[in-house]
Amino acid sequence: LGSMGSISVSYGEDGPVFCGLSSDGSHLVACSGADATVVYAAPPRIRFLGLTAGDGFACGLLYDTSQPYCWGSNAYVQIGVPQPMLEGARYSEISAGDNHLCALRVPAKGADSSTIDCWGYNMTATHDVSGAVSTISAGSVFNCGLFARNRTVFCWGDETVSGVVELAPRNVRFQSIGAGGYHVCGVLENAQVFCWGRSLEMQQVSTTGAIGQGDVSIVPMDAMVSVVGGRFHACGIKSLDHQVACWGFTLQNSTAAPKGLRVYAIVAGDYFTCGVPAETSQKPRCWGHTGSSLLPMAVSPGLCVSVACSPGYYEYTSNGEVGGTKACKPANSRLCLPCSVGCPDGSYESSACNATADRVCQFDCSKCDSDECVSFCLSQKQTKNHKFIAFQMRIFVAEIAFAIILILTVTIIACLYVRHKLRHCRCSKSKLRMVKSTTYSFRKDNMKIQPDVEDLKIRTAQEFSYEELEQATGGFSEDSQVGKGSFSCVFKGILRDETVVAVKRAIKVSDVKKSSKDFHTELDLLSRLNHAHLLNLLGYCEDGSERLLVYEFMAHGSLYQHLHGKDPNLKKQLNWTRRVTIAVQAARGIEYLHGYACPPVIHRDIKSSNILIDEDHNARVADFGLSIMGPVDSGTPLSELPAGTLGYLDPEYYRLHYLTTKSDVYSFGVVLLEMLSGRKAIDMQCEEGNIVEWAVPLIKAGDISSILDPALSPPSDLEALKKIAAVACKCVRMRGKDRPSMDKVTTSLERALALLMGSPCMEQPILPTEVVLGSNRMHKKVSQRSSNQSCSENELIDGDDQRIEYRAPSWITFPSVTSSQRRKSSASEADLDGRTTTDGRNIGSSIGDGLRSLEEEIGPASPQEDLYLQHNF
Ligand SMILES: Nc1ncnc2c1ncn2[C@@H]1O[C@H](COP(=O)(O)OP(=O)(O)OP(=O)(O)O)[C@@H](O)[C@H]1O
Repeated sequence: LGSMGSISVSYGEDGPVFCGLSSDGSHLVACSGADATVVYAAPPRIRFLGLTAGDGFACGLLYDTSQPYCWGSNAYVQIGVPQPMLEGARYSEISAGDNHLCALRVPAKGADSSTIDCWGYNMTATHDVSGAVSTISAGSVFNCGLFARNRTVFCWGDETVSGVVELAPRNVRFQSIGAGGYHVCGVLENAQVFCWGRSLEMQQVSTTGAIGQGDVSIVPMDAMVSVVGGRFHACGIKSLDHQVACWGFTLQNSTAAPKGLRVYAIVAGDYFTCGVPAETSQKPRCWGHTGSSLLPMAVSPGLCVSVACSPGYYEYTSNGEVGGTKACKPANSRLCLPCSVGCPDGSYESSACNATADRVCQFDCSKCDSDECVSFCLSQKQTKNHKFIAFQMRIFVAEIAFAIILILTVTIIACLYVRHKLRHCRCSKSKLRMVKSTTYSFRKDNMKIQPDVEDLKIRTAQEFSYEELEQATGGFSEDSQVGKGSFSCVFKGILRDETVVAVKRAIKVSDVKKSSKDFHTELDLLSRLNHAHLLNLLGYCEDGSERLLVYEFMAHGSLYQHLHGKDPNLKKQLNWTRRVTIAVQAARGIEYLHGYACPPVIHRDIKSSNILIDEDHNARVADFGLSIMGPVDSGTPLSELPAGTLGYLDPEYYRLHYLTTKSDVYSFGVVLLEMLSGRKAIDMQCEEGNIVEWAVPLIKAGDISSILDPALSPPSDLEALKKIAAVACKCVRMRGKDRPSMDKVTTSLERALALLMGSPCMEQPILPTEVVLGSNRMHKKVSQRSSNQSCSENELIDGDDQRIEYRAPSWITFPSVTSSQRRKSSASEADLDGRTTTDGRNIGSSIGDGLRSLEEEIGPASPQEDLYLQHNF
């Protein structure tokens, strides 16, 4: 019923169906409602310019051909384009009654007449009307038109029930009209509504139980922007507030229009009305005898036209804002809605209706005296609050996002930094310094002895000129020579700043390249190490074929010189306490190399001639020419010949080429036996030349007295020395994994020293030069000490000796045969008093028998070993 619009309602026995054009401007139709034949027959992909509907059917004006197209189950209106259809006929508007459809042809240019074609029950005909018709509107069985020029109305059709044809007002001008079942309503030029015809026959009233005034001609006095006719009622949109007003008949239990609902467009059916709310959702609300419902589809609130909006209309945009999204496609079409007229009582017009927006009314919220004002002010407040909350939310979200980004960035940077640090784990100078200061305070706390600042200095190797060292050593004179090694001579020197130093000068060899490499190995290694019981490197000189290393001068020479030198007084000076103290200090130095140096170091040449004694009788481990840097974790034997000094050489390493920290432990065990017995590691003057072979059986037999150095009178209580002997026995076990690790050796020796010093239950002695530098296990060491104060548990614990097992990785260059060859036996070390010491080769030739027995004992390691042994003796 009524005129063509963007929405329509069909009615009938099967119930109402709402159809609407999509809100996105696509001109596609969707339907929703009770009559399935209408809902499902709606063509989903056909575009329409406008819609209308009747009893059980709906029609649309095709976008492409401008001809009507219908769908539904009415017996008089068929699905498809109504027939007969004049080929090429184009229509500007369509309008459906109960069982018929009429369409207004697009007028020929300049024509002052119009043609209207109708199809359906008793209506199929073509009507020529003199004068241009702007719009048509169909009732149940009649039609009306509005002349474009004088805005007067004319009607035609079945007169018997309605009488609208005869009652149609002459000379009354209408802005728009809307026909219903048996009535027509029109909006006059003054926006008042005028209706004529009947609502329904009185007979129908009694049978349907309808209520109401029964006369649609009794209309509200409100100004309206548009009006539609239902089958038995009419509704209009009020100019003032766009709310809906309905009149005529309604059924009992019908739902009224939602209170306060503002709409852009309405459409009416059989006791049933729907409106497109003036909201951005644009989902239609329906009410009437089927109840109130919200349809799940967004529809367009009006028809799109390709001409400019006429005065009294404004262009609608889909989000309702000026410059908002256009509601029509193509872009040159637009949706025009009628302007509201006037403002509610108590409000004023803050802006007038213009081409792009309806007029805006506002209330003075400071003096509200109507419900409308209160609701307006409340909504204004809510809008403001919403805007404020939305603004706050945006700031909050931005802050959260910023915080997350910041946290992520910091975390990533921290992770990268930690990763970088872990990857580049090096013993940096700063780290050493840090440990140094920690150590310093540790010593201070104990207050046993004030820290020796010189010991704590981190020395970096300084480069000396050859001339300077030559001058310091009196031109490397014989008088200044204090020792001789297998490939170097050691001279005492005094630098320009009065510092007393030891200058180690490499004996010139033909293979300069090789000797230079060894020189750099030692130089590099010594620069990295720093411990109170390691000999400090002060500097170096590399000049042509000359290779010189400058060390701190050790006033009391080597342990070897004390134990095995020709001066018996020197041997006696080294009483038991001093010997054990030196053992503990040397053990600490080696322990540092194994467990605290970074990377760890295996010395490979621990022997009494490499344990030097400073003027305070503190021990320093020296000579790192053979040392290698770890971590050494390979389980495979080294491919090259082992290096070291016979008598001290770990048999497992020698025979199987397995190098671990336990090789140093073995050598140190030999040194312990040397200190206890005063015998050389290999002494061919004796029946049993090898100290291990001689001493271990006696110690195991409990005959400790028979191995003690006869130069010293035995202590009153042998317990401490017994313990040291037991440690020595464990150190020289054949299998490396059966030997204790150096930290366990150190702990056992410390306990033995405490015992020797006559106070078995006292705190373990803190030795004068106890400084551990570059240690990352410093705290462990400290806590060990404090937790191990019980003197009852003074046995060496074997349990987990395998904690640190380093094996030489393939990338470490192991000393070659040549460098092994240059090692000599400990016998060649008797060089203390005599710079006139025995020459290694001479000794080697005189002790061939003893060597053979030793050779048998440890077994051959490789084809080159003969050469190796021969050379070293
Ligand atoms: N810094 C020093 N202060 C005092 N004397 C030293 C110093 N360094 C070495 N000596 C003396 O010089 C001797 C020779 O030392 P060097 O390190 O050259 O050879 P080695 O270790 O005895 O033998 P090899 O090189 O065959 O292992 C030492 O035994 C020691 O008596």
